[in-house]
Amino acid sequence: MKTIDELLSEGVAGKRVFVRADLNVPLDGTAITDDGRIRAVLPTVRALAEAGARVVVASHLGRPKGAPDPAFSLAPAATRLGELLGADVAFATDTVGESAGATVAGLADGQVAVIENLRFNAGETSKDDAERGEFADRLAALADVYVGDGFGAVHRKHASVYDLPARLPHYAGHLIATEVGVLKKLTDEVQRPYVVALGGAKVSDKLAVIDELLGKADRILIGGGMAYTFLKAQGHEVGASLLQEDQIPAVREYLERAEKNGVELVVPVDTLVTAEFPDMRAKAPTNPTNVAADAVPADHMGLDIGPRTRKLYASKLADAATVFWNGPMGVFEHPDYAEGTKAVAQALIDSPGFTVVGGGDSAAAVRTLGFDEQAFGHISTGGGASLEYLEGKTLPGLAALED
Ligand SMILES: Nc1ncnc2c1ncn2[C@@H]1O[C@H](COP(=O)(O)OP(=O)(O)O)[C@@H](O)[C@H]1O
Ligand SMILES: O=C(OP(=O)(O)O)[C@H](O)COP(=O)(O)O
Repeated sequence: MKTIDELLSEGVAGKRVFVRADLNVPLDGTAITDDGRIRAVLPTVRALAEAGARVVVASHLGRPKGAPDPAFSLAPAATRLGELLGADVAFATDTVGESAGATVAGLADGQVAVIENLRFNAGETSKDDAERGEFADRLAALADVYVGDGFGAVHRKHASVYDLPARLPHYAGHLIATEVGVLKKLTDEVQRPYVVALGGAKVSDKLAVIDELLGKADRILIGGGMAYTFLKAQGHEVGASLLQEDQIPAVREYLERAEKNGVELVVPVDTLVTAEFPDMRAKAPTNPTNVAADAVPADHMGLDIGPRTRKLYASKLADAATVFWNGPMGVFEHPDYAEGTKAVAQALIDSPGFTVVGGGDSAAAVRTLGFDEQAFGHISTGGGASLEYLEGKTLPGLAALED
């Protein structure tokens, strides 16, 4: 894999460099609640701009449905990138249309532009190779060189991640190089006990990785939205909680295999429940109830692990030599459901081992809940991406950067 250092030594002055970043930041309306992913790509963008490149930064944000949707505009991220760079950043209001063409054509050497959310075009995420290829062709027309630095999206076989680098000279940016360097340690020389904590809301993505992790980790702690599919698989009712019905048989098989292979697959013993999903803007108190994991009322939903589970998980992390954690334990954005995530973050800090936190929201949780980033071994910008890397899978966005 060629890195950006090689590109810089070859010289980039005057060249249009397409930087595929992951600027998928959490938003409250148009306000960015955590800019970690924007900061993470600064070394690459800065180095290119200082070397005189015309830098075209592109990313997805959220999961719009293949058409423009103002709620998912990258405009706030472009503004923040400009503030962090201390320079004007141009913004194109489309991806491969007139605005993008004119914006890129108007760049002077050393200037930076951001184009609108790549997922506003259906070609970005299409499963059809030809449709993706067509979009990649149009993106390729915007640049002379490709730099892959959106680590959080390298597990996606998407046009800008997988098809575009095949069409341009391609290099890995600083962030991808750093992320891969750290995660490689967890695959090559993992110290045991190796504990993986999983939570979050992308339930189907993350249930799928447990299959492989059962052969690698010594303990897997389950929280967040996926916990309820486990509880249901054990025969408990989960009310209105998140549930991935079609994966119940797979989860039953995971539980059996874990038992047979001596892997501890630990599920919550209690959970905080409420009748209605809270208003995330007002954040008014909701008075959640703590119930045993087998006693979720039919009209309630579980939004965090309970206090007994917090203690249990802290004890399971206390002697870990290696920890990988992806996915908040609860709806941490609301103070009533943040304690589970706080307890796991604190347990990582207290653990003597090497600790990695991965995922856009998990990293944001650690920072917005007031923890010191330096207290963790590594905070990765990718959740699904790092999990799939740890599974040993070939990631499309990394494979595409190979020579
Ligand atoms: N029990 C739950 N029910 C619904 N959503 C949850 C639950 N627990 C956590 N979440 C949500 O999961 C989201 C983060 O999930 P995800 O995107 O999978 O994590 P990451 O970005 O770290 O990979 C957060 O916004 C949080 O509110
Ligand atoms: O937020 C992301 O992944 P993560 O939640 O696994 O960290 C990435 O930006 C990828 O987004 P996607 O899961 O919508 O493809």
